[in-house]
Amino acid sequence: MLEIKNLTKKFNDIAAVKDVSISVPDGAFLVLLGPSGCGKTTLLRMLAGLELPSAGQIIFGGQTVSDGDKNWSVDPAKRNSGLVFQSYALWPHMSVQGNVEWPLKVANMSKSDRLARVTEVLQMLDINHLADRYPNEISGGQQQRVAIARTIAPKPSVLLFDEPLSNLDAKLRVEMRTELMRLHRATGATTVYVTHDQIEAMTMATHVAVMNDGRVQQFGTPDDLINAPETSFVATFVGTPPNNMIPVIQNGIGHMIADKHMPYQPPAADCLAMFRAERLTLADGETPTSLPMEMVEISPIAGRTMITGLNKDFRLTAIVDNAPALRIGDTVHMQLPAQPDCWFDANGERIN
Ligand SMILES: Nc1ncnc2c1ncn2[C@@H]1O[C@H](COP(=O)(O)OP(=O)(O)OP(=O)(O)O)[C@@H](O)[C@H]1O
Repeated sequence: MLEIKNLTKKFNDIAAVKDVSISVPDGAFLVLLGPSGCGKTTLLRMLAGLELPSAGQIIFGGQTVSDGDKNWSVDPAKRNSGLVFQSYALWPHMSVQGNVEWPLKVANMSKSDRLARVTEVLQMLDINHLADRYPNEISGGQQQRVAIARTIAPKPSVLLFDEPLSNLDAKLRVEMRTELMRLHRATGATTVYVTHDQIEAMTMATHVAVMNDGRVQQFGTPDDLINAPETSFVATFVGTPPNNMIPVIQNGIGHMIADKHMPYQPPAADCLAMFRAERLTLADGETPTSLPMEMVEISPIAGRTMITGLNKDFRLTAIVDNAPALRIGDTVHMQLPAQPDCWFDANGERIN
């Protein structure tokens, strides 16, 4: 079990991580997902032992490895975890073989055991043919594989990844995603993976912590986040395309969306209504629940068409069958369904 209890990290008076509590079982693949600056790297660095928490505890397999309340932390090298960075940070003067062997040497493993383990790990990552090359003689994708091989060689029980795929091109990213999942199954190591890419999170994770402004907004499985978002932030950060979120304002006896009275009955005076893109359609003309929008994007998606419209207040995205011929700048009437998928209060908390 990996437990994070009431973890806080302050840099002077800036709180980068605020009272985070998460637990995952051994062998989980936990993704820390959130926009730039939300505190995910700081949280990962605390797990690696590179930052001391200001408060709270980190517990690996029942053993406390960091205690911010007691100002105490186990050395990074002694906490049985391995960290893979965005930049590969390989030793340029060592061959691939030498780079992967190096942490085993540091751990005083015998020469024959080292060679056996290096061969095993290079095979696992399908880079055994590169063993004698130097880092400047291999591609970026291959360097990332070597960096991963070097990290898993000592068999850490916790593997930590900080945006490891962000320097790779789109095709390689997708390939490496599959590779990392295979590796996760093969090693069984509890994995914590930082990314701002929600597709990566949704495909790889067993558990996801969505972070914003230092706090965990929601912790759950990818299905939980898609099917039952607890905040408007999660609802608009996760999913492809993200959900539509529209302010519904009380006005006299009725409710208005973008200056138009609509027959919705929100559970509170001013709310946010969430509509999934696949529930929006295009109307031929104005209806009681349609909104005129300027069409700003249109693209094919898995045999259907994704259309994004803009008005002065917000964007709406619809995924429709049989889209009419449209040009950028055309006015489209986006038809909202009779009921939203769910409601959030003005602070973004889910109401029902
Ligand atoms: N050593 C530091 N000193 C002062 N402030 C810091 C330090 N490290 C991080 N911060 C601040 O803490 C906040 C969280 O940063 P962090 O790097 O953890 O975010 P992140 O979600 O990983 O962002 P990114 O995806 O851009 O790397 C930011 O406001 C950042 O400026």
